[in-house]
Amino acid sequence: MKLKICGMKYPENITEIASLQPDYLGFIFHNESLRDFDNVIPALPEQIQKVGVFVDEKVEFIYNQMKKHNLSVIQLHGHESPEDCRLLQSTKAKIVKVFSIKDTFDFSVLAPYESVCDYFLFDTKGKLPGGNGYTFDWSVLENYPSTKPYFLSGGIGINQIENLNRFSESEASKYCYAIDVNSQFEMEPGLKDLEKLKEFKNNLSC
Ligand SMILES: O=C(O)c1ccccc1NCC(=O)[C@H](O)[C@H](O)COP(=O)(O)O
Repeated sequence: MKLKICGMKYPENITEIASLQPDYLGFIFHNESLRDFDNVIPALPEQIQKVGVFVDEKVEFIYNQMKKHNLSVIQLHGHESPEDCRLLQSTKAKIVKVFSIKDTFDFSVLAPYESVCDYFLFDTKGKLPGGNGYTFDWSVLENYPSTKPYFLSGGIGINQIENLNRFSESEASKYCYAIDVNSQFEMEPGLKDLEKLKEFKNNLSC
């Protein structure tokens, strides 16, 4: 599975974490987040895709950040409509639409987004729009009705390695394309722990 490391904030730390060659690095453009990115992204190896994370922003603002930071993936973490997704998909960017799960999930809400995004991302529903730091019950995904590849997110840390390796062998993970990590690998909001991430990456069998 692919790996996305989200909530990058500090240039030196970004360069350090990029040395692990994750598939995606995520930058949060949401000024209410402690991980809000207001810096310059240092040069990265070409194979690492830059993901811009937005919460209910105007399409115009997203376009501007895409251009400024050369983002190739847009993650929509709020209540964005299928039409917003369609407009953004008409650029070259890949669109990830996020849905938050508590104990149950009504998968019918995905239907209008099927044709206007490239991936879904399933996160844990909590007080914050993202970065809540705890997992949801992944067995909910046993009822995933789609064939669209999805990112698994929400509170994933070192202590989830065994569960992840087990999950990757289950039917529920059939369309799981990537794992998204964030707060469980931080020394402070936005500052990622290289050694912890190294250990995580080396122990994932999926
Ligand atoms: O992390 C944030 O501060 C954040 C704020 C607003 C919208 C999205 C945010 N994070 C986006 C992510 O993709 C996180 O990786 C995802 O929510 C999981 O975070 P965590 O539970 O800390 O692993």
